[in-house]
Amino acid sequence: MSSEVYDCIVIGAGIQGSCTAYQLAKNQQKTLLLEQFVLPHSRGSSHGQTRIIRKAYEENVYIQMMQESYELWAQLEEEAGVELYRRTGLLVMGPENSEGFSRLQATMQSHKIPRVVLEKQEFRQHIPNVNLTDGNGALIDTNAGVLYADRALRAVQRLFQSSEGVIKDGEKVIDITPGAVVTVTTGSGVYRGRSLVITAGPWANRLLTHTGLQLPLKVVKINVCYWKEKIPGTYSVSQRFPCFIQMEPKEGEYDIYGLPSNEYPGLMKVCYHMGSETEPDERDKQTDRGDIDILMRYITRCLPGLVPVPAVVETCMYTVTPDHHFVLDSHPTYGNIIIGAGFSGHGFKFGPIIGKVLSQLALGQVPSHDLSPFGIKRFQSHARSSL
Ligand SMILES: Cc1cc2nc3c(=O)[nH]c(=O)nc-3n(C[C@H](O)[C@H](O)[C@H](O)COP(=O)(O)OP(=O)(O)OC[C@H]3O[C@@H](n4cnc5c(N)ncnc54)[C@H](O)[C@@H]3O)c2cc1C
Ligand SMILES: O=C(O)[C@@H]1CCCC=N1
Repeated sequence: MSSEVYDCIVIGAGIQGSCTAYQLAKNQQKTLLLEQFVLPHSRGSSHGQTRIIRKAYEENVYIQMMQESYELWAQLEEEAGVELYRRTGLLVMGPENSEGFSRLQATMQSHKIPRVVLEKQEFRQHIPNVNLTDGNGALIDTNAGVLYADRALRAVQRLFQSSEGVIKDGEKVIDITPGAVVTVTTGSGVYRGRSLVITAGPWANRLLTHTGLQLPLKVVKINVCYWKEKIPGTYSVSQRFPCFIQMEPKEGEYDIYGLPSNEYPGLMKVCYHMGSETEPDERDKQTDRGDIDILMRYITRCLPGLVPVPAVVETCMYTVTPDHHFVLDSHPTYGNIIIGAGFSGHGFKFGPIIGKVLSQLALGQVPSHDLSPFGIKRFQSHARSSL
């Protein structure tokens, strides 16, 4: 074991761990970022070319965090000298009188989020090639858009390294010994840190076992589907087609979302916001395609310019909490172990602000956003000790 003691060790170089490590290094903290796979990799939740960024949320707390997250993304673009965000707007469609769609409109209005409400008669003129479901309303979050995910992840990791941060990839953490100085053992070394941040995505519970804690997290495999445009360009970024979210496509179903064709020319990404449970290391064994059947029916009904059979299917994973809200908290027993987990399929856009609040927790500071909705205490009946 080296005698070196880091100010902080971060486990997991997805978007949340990389952003946290960068914030710490920027604050002159000697920081080590450990990643089990050789970087870059496509076996967690942060890979792929694009993600949606938006302020269209039903909950105040997310809108408040997104106000700052947009600023931090712009700062990152400047520091890295690369384009990370492209404004496309986001079309949200949902059952007009549903609780979710009404709450979304009310929250956006109370925060004065720039938006355009589309009346039924004008919908087709603004959004050709989409059939609005009967009884659905529609609005556009005008500043929403696309984040270039792979590029963003690489940019943050590069900035971290230029701030004297150390990345050790291809090093799987196999043990954690809590204490005033935490000891972290990987397959090839033993490291010590005054604080530890666990941002291990789908593997969070595996690592938390070493700290005597288990969270109610469900890991699901997402089939990331790309659909061929019958006429190339119909739904493309260059035709100013927006990202979209279809809330509650049918009663009891999860949202469907899409991004304009761009990364694969002629192919539009449309996905179902849920998947089937999997073990993170065995995701390829999960072959359920129920989500694809739902997407095929939706595309036939509402996106008639797409061939309703996926042309490409890739894999990604969500780590889902029972209420679909994040976990951003200190460990209940060990105050110097910080946990960022359960991003429930919507965490990428928050990367920079999550990095900031997790780094504040690691530094023993009061976080600059109210993290009470993200506390571990809310799972009191679920969270169990694994000791
Ligand atoms: C298909 C799909 C679409 C999405 N769309 C959107 C969207 O449009 N907008 C949005 O905001 N969000 C979206 N998300 C969600 C977002 O991508 C995730 O919330 C986010 O990437 C989670 O990041 P993470 O850092 O927590 O996890 P990960 O990216 O999985 O990072 C965890 C890292 O920890 C490492 N690790 C685990 N265990 C160990 C160990 N023992 N030792 C060392 N390293 C370890 C893993 O290898 C991994 O690299 C989407 C997700 C998916 C899958
Ligand atoms: O987080 C997002 O914006 C996307 C779209 C809605 C469902 C999940 N991810």
